[in-house]
Amino acid sequence: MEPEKMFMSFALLAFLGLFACLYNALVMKPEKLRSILRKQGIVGPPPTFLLGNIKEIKKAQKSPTQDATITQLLASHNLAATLFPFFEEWRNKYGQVFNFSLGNTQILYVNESEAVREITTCTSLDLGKPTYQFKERGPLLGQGILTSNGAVWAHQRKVLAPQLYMDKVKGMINLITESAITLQESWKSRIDEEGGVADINIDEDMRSFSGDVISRACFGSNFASGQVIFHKLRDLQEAMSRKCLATGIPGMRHLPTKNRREAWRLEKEVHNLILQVVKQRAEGAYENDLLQMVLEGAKNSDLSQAETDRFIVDNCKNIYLAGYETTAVSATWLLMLLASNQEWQERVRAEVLQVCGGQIPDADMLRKMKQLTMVIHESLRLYPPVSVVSREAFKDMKFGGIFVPKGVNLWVMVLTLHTDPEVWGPDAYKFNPERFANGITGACKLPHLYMPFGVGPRVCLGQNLAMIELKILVALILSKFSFSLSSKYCHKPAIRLVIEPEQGVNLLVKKL
Ligand code: HEM
Repeated sequence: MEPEKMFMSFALLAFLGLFACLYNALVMKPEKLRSILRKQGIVGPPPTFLLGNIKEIKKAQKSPTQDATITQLLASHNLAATLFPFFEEWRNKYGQVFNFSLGNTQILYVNESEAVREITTCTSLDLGKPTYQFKERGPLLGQGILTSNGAVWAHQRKVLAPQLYMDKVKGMINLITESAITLQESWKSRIDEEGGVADINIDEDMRSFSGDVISRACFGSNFASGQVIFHKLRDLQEAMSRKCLATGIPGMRHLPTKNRREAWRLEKEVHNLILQVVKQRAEGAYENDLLQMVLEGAKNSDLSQAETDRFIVDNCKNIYLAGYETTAVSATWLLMLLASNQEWQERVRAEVLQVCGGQIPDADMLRKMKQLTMVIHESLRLYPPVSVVSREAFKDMKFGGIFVPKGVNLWVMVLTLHTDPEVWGPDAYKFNPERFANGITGACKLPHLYMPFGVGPRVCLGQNLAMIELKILVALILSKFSFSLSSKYCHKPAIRLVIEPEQGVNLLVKKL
């Protein structure tokens, strides 16, 4: 055969092969999964070609203009209806378990109690890859992020998890207190400068606090370098999600070239900075921080040098990504709720003053502050930063009588479960910390449905750290200041990487 003809035949074959692969991935496979679900009576909104149900989701997420007053808006915290109206509609139409599509990915939305219990507590390693909420958030900060790298995940659970328990890391309370005192001092000077009452946008302050704690916990005495690294990670996260158009179709995620270049530059900088700290560390003394645990983990493995570097960098990035924004936004919502519920603000302040008696809280005092714990639980119930717990079935499995074929993603909507009147009673949308007076089991009929930190084998590694951070921060703020909502505050929860106030939270703060 002539070379040109041969080339043409190869090209044609390659094209047909590619077409067949794409057709299978985009059309055949999703349809097969849908049909298996359909046979069990599980249906859902009809998907459009290639996009699935992305268009409906995007349309519904354009935040509505609000005419109601803040008082009216805060009388009922039905976030699920505001942020995910399409889920409410689909649930009413198709039931507690339904199927929808994000591009070619098949999602099984599960709201049925027994199936939720089985999914979240499943210990099978085949079921464990978190899938990202809505793909437009963009590819996160490189590989290995959010535990998609098996080695990083296993290491985090085995080695880092015990370190994140407070009794193991005694110094943790001190470092959190130092960060909270820095914030206290800056508010004091702002109040003096503004003549007794300061109108403070607290979002950045909460981020600084959370970033400060995580930099100290992770990088110990290399705290200053840690802060630079985490600032760059934040820029990287922003560069990655900014104007990132994703259709859900494989290969069709588009990040503008300028952003991509910026992301690459930042990624490289972060990588080098972390390894620079590691190098300094190798020459210096042993430290009791998370980086040290990561380094020990790397030393005890048989990874190559390049893999070791990747392992260290990914672990540090993971800690930042999982622990920074979540804690910051939880603190922001918590203060917003206390500002709009003066009675609870006073109740918790009275408890703080009585238990701590003007001292910096220690572990024992933190345990004793029951009202404070109740308020935090209630705030995380109504405003859970992570709204979906998701998993991917890596093999055919069965949950609560539902056969789930390999490749299907399971979504448990934390937000909906947290405010279901059937579970929490008729005041489910109201801020009422009293419901937690007898703990989580006393607060609702099915306690396994309360999951701000997830549940089961993939439960949040930093939940103890986060709870202590929130307790110390709020205790220190309440012991020095009183605050109410500023007229600048506009109640518009929005879904980004976490659920956050779209226009921030402004508080009027004065000294006690
Ligand atoms: C209020 C603050 C926080 C909230 C609401 C939160 C929530 C969550 C949730 C819902 C998950 C997923 C659980 C699942 O899929 O079942 C998670 C995972 C995780 N969190 Fe947190 N988190 C917080 C703070 C932190 C902090 C401070 C750290 C670390 C310093 C941290 C580290 C992690 C890690 C490493 C994972 C992945 C665990 C795994 O996949 O095995 N989190 N978190």
